[in-house]
Amino acid sequence: MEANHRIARISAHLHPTNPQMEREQSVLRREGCRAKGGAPGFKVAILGAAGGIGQPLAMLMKMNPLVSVLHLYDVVNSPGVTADISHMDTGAVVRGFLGQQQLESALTGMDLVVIPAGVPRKPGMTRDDLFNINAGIVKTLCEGIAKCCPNAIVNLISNPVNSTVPIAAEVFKKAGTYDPKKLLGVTMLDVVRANTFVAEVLGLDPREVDVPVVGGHAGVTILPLLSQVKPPCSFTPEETEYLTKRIQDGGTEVVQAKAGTGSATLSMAYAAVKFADRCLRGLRGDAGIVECAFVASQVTELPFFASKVKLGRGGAEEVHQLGPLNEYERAGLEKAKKELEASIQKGVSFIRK
Ligand SMILES: NC(=O)C1=CN([C@@H]2O[C@H](COP(=O)(O)OP(=O)(O)OC[C@H]3O[C@@H](n4cnc5c(N)ncnc54)[C@H](O)[C@@H]3O)[C@@H](O)[C@H]2O)C=CC1
Ligand SMILES: O=C([O-])CC(=O)C(=O)O
Repeated sequence: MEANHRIARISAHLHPTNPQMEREQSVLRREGCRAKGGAPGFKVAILGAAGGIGQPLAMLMKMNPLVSVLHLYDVVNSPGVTADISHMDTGAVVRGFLGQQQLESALTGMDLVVIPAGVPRKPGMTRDDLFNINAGIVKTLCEGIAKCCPNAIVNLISNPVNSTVPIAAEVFKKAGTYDPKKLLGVTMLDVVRANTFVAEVLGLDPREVDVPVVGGHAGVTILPLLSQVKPPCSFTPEETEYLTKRIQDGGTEVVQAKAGTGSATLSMAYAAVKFADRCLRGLRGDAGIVECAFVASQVTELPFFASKVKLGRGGAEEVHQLGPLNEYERAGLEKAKKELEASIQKGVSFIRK
């Protein structure tokens, strides 16, 4: 008898003749379901979730067992992405938020906010050419974070990272919520690329390779430390030149291959989830979590710099020194610092002006 009722209900749900009838006939609706979420885990928001990076990033975050709640925010298309991702049978509860008026709801209570919102490059552009549009987007989103989840860890992906991280810091300072340990510019894709390209040259599995990449996230500011590769190895001058250039130009390689349709999205989503997962493990209190990120730093005379950081309950709890550099890397560091200084200043001035 009960089974007949259930079939009648399902049939009404599958073959509604009109929405009114559907409402009357389908006894069990989503609001009536028993699941309310609340499994142990972290609450994560993605801002720019409907974009080229945002969509695969949302999918991969939904697969992460450390995530209990996933908020997907964008100014377009987030309802569709949310409906789609929410059907995946993994633990995280997914909610969608559309447009500026829903930003605060998207952010309230979040432990980690990942930001891939903003325009990508087209061939012939530098990352700095994105500044005029993306600076304002990052400013608005960070004002929301300062108001609604000031203690959240922020993973900032939007370019130019060398300027958007200083922008975010200035917004948080203005709001009185700035915790330098909790603001991390995502440079993980540089490390992911470096591991891949170095593994190719050495004939190793990329999963066995660890290349520190320091400095920043644009052109010569991307400084792979090939003298510190693990497992220990050595390179000829030609290999060093080839690898350094390929890692620095990795983004441009993808922009050119995509021929006007955007920049790295899939490898970036992979890198962002890898990095976010490490941040969540740190938040959980796991020991020994160390990754490269662009953070407030005293490693050089610049106020921000990418290097290895120890991730813990408080975010980037320790910023590691660069370690011994060879002559090639020392020359690269000088070039990187010169460009970085200008990019950082540009970000700071955007808010202080
Ligand atoms: N840090 C890194 O290593 C990398 C950074 N990027 C950067 O990530 C950013 C996003 O790239 P894609 O996803 O390919 O671009 P996309 O254009 O495909 O997606 C961007 C998304 O941001 C959304 N958006 C725009 N304004 C917004 C706002 N005010 N609030 C919320 N969302 C907003 C758009 O609606 C769109 O869905 C670009 O700035 C790109 O340069 C890209 C690859 C690597
Ligand atoms: O190159 C770009 O514009 C996107 C990016 O940051 C990367 O792929 O590293």
